[in-house]
Amino acid sequence: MDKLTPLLDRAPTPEAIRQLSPADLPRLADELRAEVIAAAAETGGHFGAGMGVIELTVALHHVFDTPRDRLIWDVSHQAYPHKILTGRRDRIRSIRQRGGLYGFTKREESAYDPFGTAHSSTSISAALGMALARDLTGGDNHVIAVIGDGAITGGMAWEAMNHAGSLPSRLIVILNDNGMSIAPAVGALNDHLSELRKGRLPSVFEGLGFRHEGPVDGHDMNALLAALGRARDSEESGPILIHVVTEKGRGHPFRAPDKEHYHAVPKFDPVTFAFKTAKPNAPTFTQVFAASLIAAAERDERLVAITAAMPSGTGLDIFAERFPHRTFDVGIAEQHAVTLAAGLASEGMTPVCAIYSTFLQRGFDQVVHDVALQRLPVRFAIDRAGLVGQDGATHAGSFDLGYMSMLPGMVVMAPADAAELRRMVATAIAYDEGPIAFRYPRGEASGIDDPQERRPLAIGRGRLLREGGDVAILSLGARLEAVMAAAQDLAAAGIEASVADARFCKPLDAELVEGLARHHPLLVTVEDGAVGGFAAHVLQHLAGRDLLARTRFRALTLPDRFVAHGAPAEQYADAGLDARAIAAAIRAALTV
Ligand SMILES: Cc1ncc(C[n+]2csc(CCOP(=O)(O)OP(=O)(O)O)c2C)c(N)n1
Ligand SMILES: CC(=O)[C@@H](O)[C@H](O)COP(=O)(O)O
Ligand SMILES: [Mg+2]
Repeated sequence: MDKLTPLLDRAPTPEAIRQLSPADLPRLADELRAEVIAAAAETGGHFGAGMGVIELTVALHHVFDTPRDRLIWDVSHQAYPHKILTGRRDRIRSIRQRGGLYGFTKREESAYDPFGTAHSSTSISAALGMALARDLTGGDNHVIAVIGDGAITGGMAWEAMNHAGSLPSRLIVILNDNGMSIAPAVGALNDHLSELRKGRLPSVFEGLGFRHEGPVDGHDMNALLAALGRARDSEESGPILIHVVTEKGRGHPFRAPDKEHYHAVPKFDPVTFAFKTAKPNAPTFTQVFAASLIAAAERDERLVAITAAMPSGTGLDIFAERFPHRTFDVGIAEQHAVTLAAGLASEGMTPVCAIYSTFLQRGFDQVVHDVALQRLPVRFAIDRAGLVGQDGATHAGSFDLGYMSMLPGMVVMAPADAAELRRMVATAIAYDEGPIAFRYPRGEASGIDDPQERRPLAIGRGRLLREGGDVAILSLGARLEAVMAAAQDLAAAGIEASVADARFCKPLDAELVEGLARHHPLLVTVEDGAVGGFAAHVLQHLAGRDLLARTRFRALTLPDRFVAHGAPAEQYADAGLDARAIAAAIRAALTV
């Protein structure tokens, strides 16, 4: 490997890169691109975005005095080349694995990561905060935010530009325009950027008080060095935006074209470049959701589906193939997605807002103020609930049970398997008395499935799956499989467990919960959500009926800390929520 990357070996840090002559930098970029490909073959992960900013990454570290000059990558899924150039090359093959480098920038990981990002559109706000701190403390360093054309569709970016454009603070924003979000970029801003790429000015950024440079060819090293150098050396106050045009996935080694420009890739063979994908055992929860939604939309012509820039991740790309005019991709705009759904519901439509749990956090006030307060029947399909694996803590869907179930009038369901998800989709579509949510995890949906079974569930009714007198386990959501395995394990040790699937976090099945409490010496709740979710509701319900004197209680939730990245099985073991840990916790409780 070393012989193939002589410059990269000589210049493993930004300090050394700055010693290289500009004439050497295109070669360094080529070596860096080869290194990103070689590492990705071993690890998989976010790929296309980094491949598109290879030259930009080299140029930034050459021109600016990082880490003294602050460099913030928006989302930072494109930061693998940055990690390689900032002293983490020796660990790049550990990325996204347990104990390895994080898949996004992280303050604890490196001084070259001055701000952690992963949820999009935060970079300009954070950079402006750093620029103001610099000005207030008499500093003279540069602050640079690199934001993609997808990320800049997020409302926060505009709030930050609105603020920055009115200030004299020096701030450099680099708009990395590759015409792509995860899917092709959407919206009027994308149309405007197309015009700017053709050199048709004035730009909306100038109207907001930014100096504007570009478009600059983001793969032309000399052009990049010149533009960045001018921004660095300029004496002018206020913010500047440099519009850099790049190609997502530039230089990828794969044969077939990919509609998402290899946004994320599995591991692949470094010689043939064939992907190493495991054969699926079952459809994913996302696929089950999409198929169920299509079936529902065939019957309800008012059903419309909304995604905030995640059509493939939420399965709405499949829905859009069947119902293109009833699918809305609003860009990275979760807040707008929620209130848009509220507006649609207020006119009698049947809106389904499909958003990852972690990203719906962005739209929380909209869920409260625009949906719940008005009791509007918006259906929330909350994907990626629970631990998500390699994307780690920034992407974990830990909090939705808490933040949705605390809202008056909100119905919250969690399916244990594919069959349950089908019925919950049907339940949500049939329910029009107010808002309703169902939350389901990343990955394959286990369980015996009957694709024709689409009967809606009775609201607030769970199910008893197994009876035993020593302990009752009340499970919510997809940990049920681990719970059943734990119950079997306990049975082998002579401990008989009742197991129930609550199905609803809200409203609770009072009869079921109370019955379990009355008839078992120990009641254990299990959920793949944070403290303050399902268990809190069960506990409050039992306390209110003085039933805690009838049973002892244990809550198995995610721990009160952020769970590190790794394979989902490793994460659930770490969180104490795999079958072994559940059985162990019950045994321990019974021996107290
Ligand atoms: C708030 C939020 N919503 C959704 C996402 C998921 N997401 C990650 S990258 C991405 C696309 C970003 O596009 P762009 O900024 O243009 O970067 P590119 O991948 O094109 O380099 C999306 C939608 C996210 N990270 N944060
Ligand atoms: C960078 C980002 O936020 C997305 O690409 C995210 O990693 C997608 O996650 P899934 O792989 O679960 O769709
Ligand atoms: Mg883009």
